[in-house]
Amino acid sequence: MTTLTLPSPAKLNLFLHITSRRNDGYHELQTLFQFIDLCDELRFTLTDNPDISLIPEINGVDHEDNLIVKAARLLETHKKTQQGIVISISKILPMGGGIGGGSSNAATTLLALNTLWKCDFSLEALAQLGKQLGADVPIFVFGHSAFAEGIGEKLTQTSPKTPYYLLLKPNCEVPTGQIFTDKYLTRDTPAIRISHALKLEGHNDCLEVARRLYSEVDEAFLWLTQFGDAKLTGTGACLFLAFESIDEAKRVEACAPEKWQTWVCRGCNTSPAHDVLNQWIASQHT
Ligand SMILES: C[C@@](CO)(OP(=O)(O)O)[C@H](O)COP(=O)(O)OP(=O)(O)OC[C@H]1O[C@@H](n2ccc(N)nc2=O)[C@H](O)[C@@H]1O
Ligand SMILES: Nc1ncnc2c1ncn2[C@@H]1O[C@H](COP(=O)(O)OP(=O)(O)O)[C@@H](O)[C@H]1O
Repeated sequence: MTTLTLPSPAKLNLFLHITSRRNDGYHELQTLFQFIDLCDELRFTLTDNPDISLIPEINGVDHEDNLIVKAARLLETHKKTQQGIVISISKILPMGGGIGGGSSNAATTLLALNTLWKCDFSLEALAQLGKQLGADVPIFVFGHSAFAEGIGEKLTQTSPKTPYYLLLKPNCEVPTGQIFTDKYLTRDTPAIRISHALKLEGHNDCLEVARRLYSEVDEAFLWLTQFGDAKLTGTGACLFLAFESIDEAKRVEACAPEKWQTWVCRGCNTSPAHDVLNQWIASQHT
């Protein structure tokens, strides 16, 4: 029985500038993506029947709407084996948090099944395929921190600092579409050159809209701001603050009101999913 277990990491948007709105309603962005070592875990087991099963299903997400199942369906027609798959998930990442859990699960599934079903797509082709599942899927397939442009799919590899982060989840979920359709969203941040991406502090254009629509985000932002330059990731709801040491991050975490979920994690410039997959592939050849 062949089994492959992979982490499915979260990401942060270290900044997120909205530079314009396209005619199709999508927004042109400039954002700096970095992974963190906070991960779901997905276990893939090849089976002798052709079914795609998921254990357990995620509460509130129908089987065929689950991005894991959608990713598997995308690859199913390209598989070079008769085998099906049982996917077990251990879900840690909060949904609607702006840390990309659903997109990450989709990308981890694409990476795993591309190998197990011997589809042999290049990472570029896999990212192109994954784009139809969501604007954030390509960065997780790409697997390296990147400056992103377009709607988030034009990626240029980069290596920002890898501090510790205190990540905080206010008690609300923020739907991405709601932020992007808000009339108060500013969409005119001047475009920066890629050579400036690591030099500038940057901001998140979604922050003020998320704070105005969700009092929980506002309250959590004001709390975290006491300790430094708190930022929103994606369209929210999660906020984060960078620290040089894990002890400092844990000291602030210990002061956080109990009503909010918190994690201390580390920035990583290569995706933990790629790290583990590459080790697994190497072990198959020895
Ligand atoms: C903006 C980001 C930054 O990381 O926000 P988060 O979702 O992570 O918070 C992502 O790119 C989001 O990616 P994802 O969540 O996959 O978005 P999608 O499903 O493709 O789009 C959800 C909705 O957001 C809007 N949307 C999304 C991306 C974009 N560049 N412009 C948009 O206007 C569209 O209205 C779309 O219908
Ligand atoms: N495997 C999955 N994990 C999380 N969310 C999923 C998954 N499949 C589908 N979804 C849907 O995608 C939505 C966005 O989830 P997620 O990517 O975690 O949030 P965000 O884009 O804010 O980081 C969820 O509210 C859920 O309805």
